[in-house]
Amino acid sequence: MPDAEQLPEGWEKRTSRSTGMSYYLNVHTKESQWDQPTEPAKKAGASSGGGASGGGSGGDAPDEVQCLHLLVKHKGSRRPSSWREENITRTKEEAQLLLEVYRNKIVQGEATFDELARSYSDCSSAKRGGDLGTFGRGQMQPPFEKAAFGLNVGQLSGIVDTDSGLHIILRKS
Ligand SMILES: O=C(CCc1ccccc1)N[C@H](Cc1nc2ccccc2[nH]1)C(=O)O
Repeated sequence: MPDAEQLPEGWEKRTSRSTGMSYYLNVHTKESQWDQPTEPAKKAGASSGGGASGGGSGGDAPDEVQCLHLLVKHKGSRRPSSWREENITRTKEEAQLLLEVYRNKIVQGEATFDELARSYSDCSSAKRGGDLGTFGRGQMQPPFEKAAFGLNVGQLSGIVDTDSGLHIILRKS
């Protein structure tokens, strides 16, 4: 039985300061995720075909992806306003806590991504369950692109920080 703390190469276990929850940090890309990793951490810029891949088709490196996202803006967001709230005043830390609650509900099967995005996402895509459609490289803000293209189909990201706010991303294809 492998040591419960033994993680695949490139991962470190951390504890969230705001919630005390454990999460996992990819030491190469500095991206984080709540789910315990079972595969070696992707290296920055490496195509996902380099190592064995979990749910993907043997390590896809797609030209385009289709994703849903749930955005929680904060007072430091590029445009601290949305269809939900004309003037968004929550702090970034409050946004992080909210998004952790939403993500846990999805992971626990207590709510669907679609339901929570429609109710709580601060992006206009909320009306479509957070569906951004299909996009290629160079179309989204770099942290969002890196996270989206680093996901396997069906995988849910950790919390992604862009100038727009904090996001979780679900890759659909
Ligand atoms: O830029 C948009 C529209 C995005 C969109 C793309 C495709 C279909 C539907 C919406 N909305 C921004 C918030 C926002 N910032 C983002 C950054 C990356 C991805 C999605 C994002 N959404 C805002 O409302 O401030």
